[in-house]
Amino acid sequence: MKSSEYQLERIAEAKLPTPFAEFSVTVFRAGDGKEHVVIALGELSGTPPLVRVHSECLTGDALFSLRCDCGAQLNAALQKIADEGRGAVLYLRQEGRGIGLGNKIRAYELQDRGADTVEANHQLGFPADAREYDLAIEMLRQLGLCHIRLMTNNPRKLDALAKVGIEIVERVPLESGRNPYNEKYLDAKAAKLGHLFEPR
Ligand SMILES: Nc1nc2c(ncn2[C@@H]2O[C@H](COP(=O)(O)OP(=O)(O)OP(=O)(O)O)[C@@H](O)[C@H]2O)c(=O)[nH]1
Ligand SMILES: [Zn+2]
Repeated sequence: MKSSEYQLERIAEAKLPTPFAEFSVTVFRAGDGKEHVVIALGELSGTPPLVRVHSECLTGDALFSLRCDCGAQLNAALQKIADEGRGAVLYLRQEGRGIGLGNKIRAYELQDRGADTVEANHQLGFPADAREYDLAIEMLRQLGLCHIRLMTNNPRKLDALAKVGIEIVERVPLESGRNPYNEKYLDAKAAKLGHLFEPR
C-alpha cells in the first residue's frame, strides 16, 4: 500500500497554550480509529523546520518515569521549537514501540528480572521494534512538510522517512534525560538498535 493511500482524516484543530509556547494542536484519525496528534508552532513552509516524530510513551511522557528518556526528549523538542518560533511534533500513538502499554509493562517486568529492552520484546514474541512510520509520512505529506530538520537519534526513523522522499536536511540529536535508571536502556538502544548517541 502506498503511503498516500493510508486513511488519515484531519478531524479537529485548536490552540494549545503550554509552558513552552502557544502551539496549535491538530488531531488526525487513522483508519483503525486511533487518534494521532500534531503540535505545531509558526509558519511551517519555507526554510526546513524542526520536526520531532515522537512515539507515545505514557509512562515517560505523562507519568514522569525515569526508565526511559521519552519525557525528557519531548520536553527538549518542544523547547527547541519554542526557541526557534517554529516547528512541529508529530505525536504517534504507537506506545511501547508499537506493542502497546500492557505489553510494554510486561517487558519492564522481564527487564526487572535481567533482560534488556530488546531481549524482553523477543521473550514476549514481538520484534525489537514494531513501529511503522507510514502514518507519520502521510501526516507530513498532509502538512506539506517534505524538507525537515528531524530531531532524533534513531537511524531507522531517518531511513523510513528518507526512503519515501522526505528530505532530512539535518539530523538534530536529542540527547537528554540520561539518568541512573535508564543508563542500561540507553546503552542497549545504542548497541542493539543502532541509536546514534555521542560517546560518553
Ligand atoms: N517495548 C518497549 N518499548 C519501550 C521501552 N522503553 C520505551 N519504549 C517505547 O519506545 C518508544 C520510544 O522509542 P525510543 O527507542 O526510546 O526512541 P525513538 O523514538 O526510537 O528514537 P528517538 O527519535 O531518538 O527518540 C515509545 O513508544 C516508548 O513507549 C521498552 O523497554 N520496551
Ligand atoms: Zn519512554
